[in-house]
Amino acid sequence: MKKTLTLAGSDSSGGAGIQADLKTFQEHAVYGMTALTSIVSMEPEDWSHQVTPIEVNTVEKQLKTILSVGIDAMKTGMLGTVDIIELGAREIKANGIDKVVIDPVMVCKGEDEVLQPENTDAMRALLLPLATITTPNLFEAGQLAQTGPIKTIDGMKQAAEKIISLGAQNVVIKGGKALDHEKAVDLFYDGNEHVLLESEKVDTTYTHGAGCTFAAAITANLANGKTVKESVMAAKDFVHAAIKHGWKLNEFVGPVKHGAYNEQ
Ligand SMILES: Nc1ncnc2c1ncn2[C@@H]1O[C@H](COP(=O)(O)OP(=O)(O)O)[C@@H](O)[C@H]1O
Ligand SMILES: Cc1ncc(COP(=O)(O)O)c(C=O)c1O
Ligand SMILES: [Mg+2]
Repeated sequence: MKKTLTLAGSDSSGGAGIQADLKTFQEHAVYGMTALTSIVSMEPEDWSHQVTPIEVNTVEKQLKTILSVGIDAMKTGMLGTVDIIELGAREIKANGIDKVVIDPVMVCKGEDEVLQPENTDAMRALLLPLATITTPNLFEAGQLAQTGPIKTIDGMKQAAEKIISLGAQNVVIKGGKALDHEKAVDLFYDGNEHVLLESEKVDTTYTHGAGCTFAAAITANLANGKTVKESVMAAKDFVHAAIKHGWKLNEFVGPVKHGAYNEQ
């Protein structure tokens, strides 16, 4: 059985973060392991988020456990602090991990304000050069590439080129719901060809965890031996089914249905 690692935060509400990653790994029949970087909890009254970072030494101990077992691929999600980003980069290099998906989580959905800009700088400098692929949403791509807000597919192409010049081997920018386009369009770029991945845009707000699910599916596909491009294309189908069957958890949030693809 192939083994995967997610270095990411816990979403107590279960739709995103490490919970989305594990559910997605399970659906892809890979064995998921977790190094928890931060804990996100929500106020029952208004669902405002609190992020509690985990001490870097505790993250290091988790990684030591997992890397002693060995992994076939890994992903990162919410990382919390610059110390944890530095630790992640060090361990990827020291262990020669060569299937690395960097999901550069900066904020939770709907909040277009980076709370910790120093984390963005550290991800750009330390993690992009180690990325087999990075999976920014539209907002995160603008922050990583320092292009400012991206509004068009041409803008996505420019940002993708910048992100490759920063050292990532491949990038997929998620236009998703944010791009003003009739379809849900993502742009894949490997330094040579721009490939547009299109799917029907689902008219829903129940997309909590879509990004984590997409990146976790890419990670599992890489672990299972698919090429990078194949991994992204299969992940797009997987997340599309999950969004199509997204559901209302409470009055504030609707997670994607991680198991929808296999149920079809
Ligand atoms: N309403 C939607 N209909 C179909 N696909 C969507 C929709 N929203 C997002 N997606 C797709 O889901 C994946 C995750 O994108 P997105 O939600 O933008 O990421 P994030 O959760 O990181 O912000 C991408 O493949 C994107 O195109
Ligand atoms: C721990 C954690 N990671 C990542 C995310 C980002 O989730 P998404 O897949 O919706 O981008 C969230 C959002 O709530 C989160 O709580
Ligand atoms: Mg995301």
